[in-house]
Amino acid sequence: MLLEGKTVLVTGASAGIGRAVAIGCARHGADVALNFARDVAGAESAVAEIEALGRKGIAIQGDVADPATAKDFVSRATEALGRVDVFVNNAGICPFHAFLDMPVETFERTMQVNLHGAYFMVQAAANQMVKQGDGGSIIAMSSISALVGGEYQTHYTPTKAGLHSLMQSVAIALGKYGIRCNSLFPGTILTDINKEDLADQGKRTYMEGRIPLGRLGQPDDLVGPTVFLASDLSNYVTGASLLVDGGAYVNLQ
Ligand SMILES: NC(=O)C1=CN([C@@H]2O[C@H](COP(=O)(O)OP(=O)(O)OC[C@H]3O[C@@H](n4cnc5c(N)ncnc54)[C@H](O)[C@@H]3O)[C@@H](O)[C@H]2O)C=CC1
Ligand SMILES: C[C@H](O)[C@@H]1OC(=O)[C@H](O)[C@@H]1O
Repeated sequence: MLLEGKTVLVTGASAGIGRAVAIGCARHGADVALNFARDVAGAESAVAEIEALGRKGIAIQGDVADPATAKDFVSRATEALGRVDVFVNNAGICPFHAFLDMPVETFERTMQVNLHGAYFMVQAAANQMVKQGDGGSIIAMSSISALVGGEYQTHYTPTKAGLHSLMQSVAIALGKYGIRCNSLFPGTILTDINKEDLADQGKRTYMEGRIPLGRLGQPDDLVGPTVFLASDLSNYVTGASLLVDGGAYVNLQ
């Protein structure tokens, strides 16, 4: 069990990648605290799955865009589970929209959820790890979009590049405490975030055609890479990023 004895916190964990990662970490031996925004039923059923695996689970509601949520999540998770070994910053939104008429509120909300929220969450988790005194692992669910653009993602891709940049800087700031900070770069993973976008069969077929491994991703595809970065197997890995995209990024022609 790679995560035996570890406590993992995951934001945005009632659905999609966050949920798969939360349950996947429990499958590898961790106790898990989930942050969720609104989906009480999704969060409760994830906790039930974690408990069915014989691990402790707790769901804590909060909007990550509110800086106060960060301290609340970390302190309540620590109270319930005893400590924080791993923090996975996963919560995110991508409301597809054209650039020239991007509504100010869509731009600002995307920044606040994806980047500002991440900043304060990572800070709160890091402070708890520093207090514990024996290191930790922080993982950001960045994106292939940290490296490439998207016509309808002009508000979103800068948040993913920013998240990766944040991991690089905090890897330096927190290295002296033994806290490792890394980014995962998922490609296109089938979740609610892109359900509408990929309902366009032409776009879906085009996206599938770009992927050397021949399929779009599933949330469970992120479990192994997350467990690796969370576990002691990656003890000397910090400030790094890992594409989890079926090879899409390298496929120019
Ligand atoms: N699905 C994909 O193709 C890719 C997703 N990602 C990233 O992975 C992360 C997870 O996304 P998915 O699972 O795909 O989408 P999703 O829509 O299924 O999950 C996003 C989760 O974040 C939560 N969330 C949204 N706003 C929140 C807020 N203000 N406070 C707390 N929680 C909030 C949602 O409730 C949901 O549980 C996001 O950061 C996304 O940018 C990165 C690359 C590709
Ligand atoms: C929401 C998109 O489908 C998804 O999110 C990302 O970060 C990548 O751009 C994916 O295509």
